[in-house]
Amino acid sequence: MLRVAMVDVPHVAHQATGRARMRRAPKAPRRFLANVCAGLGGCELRRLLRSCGRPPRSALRVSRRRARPQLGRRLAREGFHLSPSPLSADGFFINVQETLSCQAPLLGHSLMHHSGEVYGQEATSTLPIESLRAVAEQTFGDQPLCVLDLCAAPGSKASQVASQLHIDLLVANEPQKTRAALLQANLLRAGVSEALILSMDGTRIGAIMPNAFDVVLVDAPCSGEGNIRKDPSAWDRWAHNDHPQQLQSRLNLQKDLMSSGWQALRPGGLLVYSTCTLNHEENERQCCQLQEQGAQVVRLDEQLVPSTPEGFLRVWPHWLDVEGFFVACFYKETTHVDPAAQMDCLSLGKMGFRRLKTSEVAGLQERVLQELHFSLPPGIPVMDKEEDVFLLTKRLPLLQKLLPHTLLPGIRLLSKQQISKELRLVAGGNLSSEEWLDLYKSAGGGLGASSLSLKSAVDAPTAWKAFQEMKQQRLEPDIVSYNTLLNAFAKDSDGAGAQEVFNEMTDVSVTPGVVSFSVLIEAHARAGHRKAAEQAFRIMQELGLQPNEVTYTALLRARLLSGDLLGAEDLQNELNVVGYTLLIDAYARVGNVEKAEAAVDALSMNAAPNLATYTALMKAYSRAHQLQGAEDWNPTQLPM
Ligand SMILES: C[S@@+](CC[C@H](N)C(=O)[O-])C[C@H]1O[C@@H](n2cnc3c(N)ncnc32)[C@H](O)[C@@H]1O
Repeated sequence: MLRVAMVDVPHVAHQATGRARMRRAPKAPRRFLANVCAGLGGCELRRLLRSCGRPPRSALRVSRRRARPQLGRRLAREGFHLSPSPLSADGFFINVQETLSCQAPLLGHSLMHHSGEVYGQEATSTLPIESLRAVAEQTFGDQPLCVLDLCAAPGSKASQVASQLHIDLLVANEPQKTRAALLQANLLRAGVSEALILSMDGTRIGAIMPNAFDVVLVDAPCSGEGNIRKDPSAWDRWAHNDHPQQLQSRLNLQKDLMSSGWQALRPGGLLVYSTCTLNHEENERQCCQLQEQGAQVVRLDEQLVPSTPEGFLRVWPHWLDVEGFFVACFYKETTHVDPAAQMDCLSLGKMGFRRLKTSEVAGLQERVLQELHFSLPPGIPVMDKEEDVFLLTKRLPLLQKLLPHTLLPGIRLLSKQQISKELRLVAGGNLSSEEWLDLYKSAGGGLGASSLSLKSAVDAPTAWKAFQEMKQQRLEPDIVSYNTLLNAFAKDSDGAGAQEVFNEMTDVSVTPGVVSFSVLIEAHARAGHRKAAEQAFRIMQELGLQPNEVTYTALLRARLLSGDLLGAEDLQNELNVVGYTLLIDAYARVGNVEKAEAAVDALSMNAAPNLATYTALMKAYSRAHQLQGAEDWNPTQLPM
């Protein structure tokens, strides 16, 4: 097995790293136990639950494209000690040495991360590509592959494909624009010049590009309960009443993504389906449906983990002290032809692209070599459009069909005659951590990544910490970052904290918008600061910003919580369902059935009351001892 540049990696025993510490085993909801763990015996179930209480194990993967000598030693110097992962030749667990005096270092802040030598990737997440590697070798031999990663952001598996497989085109798709920008930056950082980033609904790609790719990856959005160690709330959704509906819509999306991927796969190609969830519906059952479309299961290599009777890989967290994961691989018979729609071939010329002359390309190659010590891959079309010059890909016919959905038509080489930041990032070189970070940020990585960690922060202190880290990395927070942070303070009912964030926002000349004001008012309302909420509302109007339903609902909360029902009633015509429900609840508290009923009627004229609205109304009847009124409501009218 190849271990790139890692011969000097010191192995550190687990116990030395504080892993023995264990959280209490999480309490699994009954429905989860019955559905997911039905096949596990009592002893195994206990081991699973105990293992799910352990802290997650950080891991990284070494990039074969980027790794330079002495990587293990350099990582160790920064406090990252590695031990090999049993699941990937290039994977390692990170054992951070904790000291009393300093904070644990973060891999994301290290030069090795910025320069793409390593990618922070969980051990089990390397499994799909690791298992694909062996099958691809048998199926395609040395042939360079054309790979589609249908759900690619943030890019751990896409960059692993580029590191471990022989490719000449990697089409990586992510519908959310911020995540797509992050995906692009991560692939550039990993030195991948053969990638094309798409940003569209993956369920549509099969119809646009039928029978086109040698390999398709469907790393589907899923319930994520295999990640319980990272996200202790991952099982909670099984206890919620709306879980069946949520699960169903997830299943529909997964099924559509799989079908689209199957359609995009060429006969003789391989499709890999993976999730980080443990339930059968999202795993085995989805695979069954693909088999019904003619997919043949390829039994996955038993060397990494034992396969299921069907030939899939299912990793339980307690087996290897890792996160849970599922992987399946399918082969498309060479005789299988999808009723593929014939595609119109767009003409690059018509889209304003011009192919550079051989002499122009030679001049450009010379310049890139001199300035960046980087050789542009040979035989790849170089085209310009307006003031930009792009390196496209070898598979130009494929590219043409996808162009309308791409972030960029390829790697931008020049922008207004200057070497582009994207090319600098992909070319690598001897840069300082700051220089790397600047390039990464300008390619869409920095801010996108930080916004994501801000968004996923569970409370205000965590969001504040992520925000400060963002600034330490010299990323300038934008209005979205500030609004996300304000939101975290509002959720924590911390009006003073939200006001501080708001003040800083204006100090650094980020102009607050309607959302910022609405969230600030909400934070003051929840904190019981009526005066401050009213003042923010006034300032917003003075600035000419038009309050919306969310603003009025926040103000209503402030008035209600200060006991001003009359003031709250003034806002009645401006409210959304949440606002009306708050008002009805306030009427219920004082037993005013008449007004509560009138408010439900008024709401029904514009929007559908929800369960909370009716619950508030029932409360009004109950307070007023009008049981007949409650019985008159037909429960079948309630929204489900
Ligand atoms: C499990 S994550 C993918 C992780 C990624 N493969 C990696 O290894 O870094 C699933 C991704 O699917 C994306 N997604 C959600 N709906 C989608 C759709 N309709 N088409 C394609 N991707 C979708 C999500 O935004 C998310 O980024």
